[in-house]
Amino acid sequence: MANPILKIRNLTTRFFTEEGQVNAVESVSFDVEDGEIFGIVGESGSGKSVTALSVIDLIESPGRVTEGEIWYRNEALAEEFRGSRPAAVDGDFVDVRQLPEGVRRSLRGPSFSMVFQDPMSSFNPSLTVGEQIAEAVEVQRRARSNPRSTRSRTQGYGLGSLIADTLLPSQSYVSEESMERAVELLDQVGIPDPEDRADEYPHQFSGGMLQRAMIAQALAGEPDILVADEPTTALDVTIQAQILNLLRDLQEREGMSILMITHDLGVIARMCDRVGVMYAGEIVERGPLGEIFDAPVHPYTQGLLGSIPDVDDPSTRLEPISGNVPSLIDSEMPDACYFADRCPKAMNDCLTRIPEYELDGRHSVRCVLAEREYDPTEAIDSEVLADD
Ligand SMILES: Nc1ncnc2c1ncn2[C@@H]1O[C@H](COP(=O)(O)OP(=O)(O)OP(=O)(O)O)[C@@H](O)[C@H]1O
Ligand code: NI
Repeated sequence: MANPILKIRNLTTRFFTEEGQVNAVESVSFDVEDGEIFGIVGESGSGKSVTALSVIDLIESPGRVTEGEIWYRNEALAEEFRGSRPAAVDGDFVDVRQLPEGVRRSLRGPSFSMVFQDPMSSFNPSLTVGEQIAEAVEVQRRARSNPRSTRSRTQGYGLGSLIADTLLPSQSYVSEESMERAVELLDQVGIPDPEDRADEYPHQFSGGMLQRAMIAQALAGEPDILVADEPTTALDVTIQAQILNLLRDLQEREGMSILMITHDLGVIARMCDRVGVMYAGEIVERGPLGEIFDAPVHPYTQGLLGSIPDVDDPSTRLEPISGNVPSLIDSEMPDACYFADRCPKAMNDCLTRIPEYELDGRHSVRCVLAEREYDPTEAIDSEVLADD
């Protein structure tokens, strides 16, 4: 039964750069349900990572989430803010964007956690892997024993170096208990001889093993939602499959939800329950995996699927559909469907911004073909559009 843990509504993120305003994420909406893996797929530059970072509140200047809501189901927080910030509460949900900064920060770790493509950059090279995971455990323990004041000061998050820099400028001290938990976590993610490996430094780990360690660190806070941004892209195919299986096992065992970001339809096919397809900062089609793969409506989704010979092969990469990935600079974006200039079925109707059409409540699409058949007599010359 569908029970959302996260409801993203009209999330919009812009970067205010010297070249102009970049509309990286445009009015994106989706739910992540309890215990599911929701995938976001799209070509490079379509806004997947910025969506992930926006959800977990890690957008930095010159970027800003300018609009939208991030409803997170958490009874305790809803209770806490029902009186003081009624607009931020709806039933058991709180809109994370409307919570005080300190509270938002305290959600990193116990509520939201993240694994990235490059584990090396998220570990501090001068501390052992065990120490850094134990640190994440301690942050979590402190947060639990003192829910308010400590939580708002700590940086409980899957970034070992960040935690280390913040709490322990020069050396690490972690309790024996936290170290034991760290070893347990390393064991849980399938690292052999976890007790010995815990005393090693990041550079002594292989890429795959370090990726496992980063997952262990992200799990230290027992998060409700794990955001995984291209977690296997840097790894070779065999290791990729192992890490994906691990994430799946952990997701089932811990009952957490995963937001999986990838450009790889093979990963989506293998892992996800539901999927959102991104193009030019928008989710252009969203629905259950089977429906998106078997009955895609958006010509972009059809193109993506048509470009892969074998969806069971996780090494398959997206072949770009002919034409250019659009500029996301505000002044250069057309007042039309963003895909129209590459779309084989572009019609006169497409020369305006397209809303999200609901097909059956679970499947939605940003395309006029949701409502009507393609009519070749109304076709527009996409080349003309491209030159606009
Ligand atoms: N710090 C930044 N400053 C300016 N623009 C940015 C910044 N970060 C991202 N963008 C822009 O936002 C858009 C979306 O980028 P994003 O990283 O989300 O793409 P992506 O779908 O994750 O691509 P990839 O598959 O290559 O990781 C791009 O046009 C990118 O140039
Ligand atoms: Ni990305």
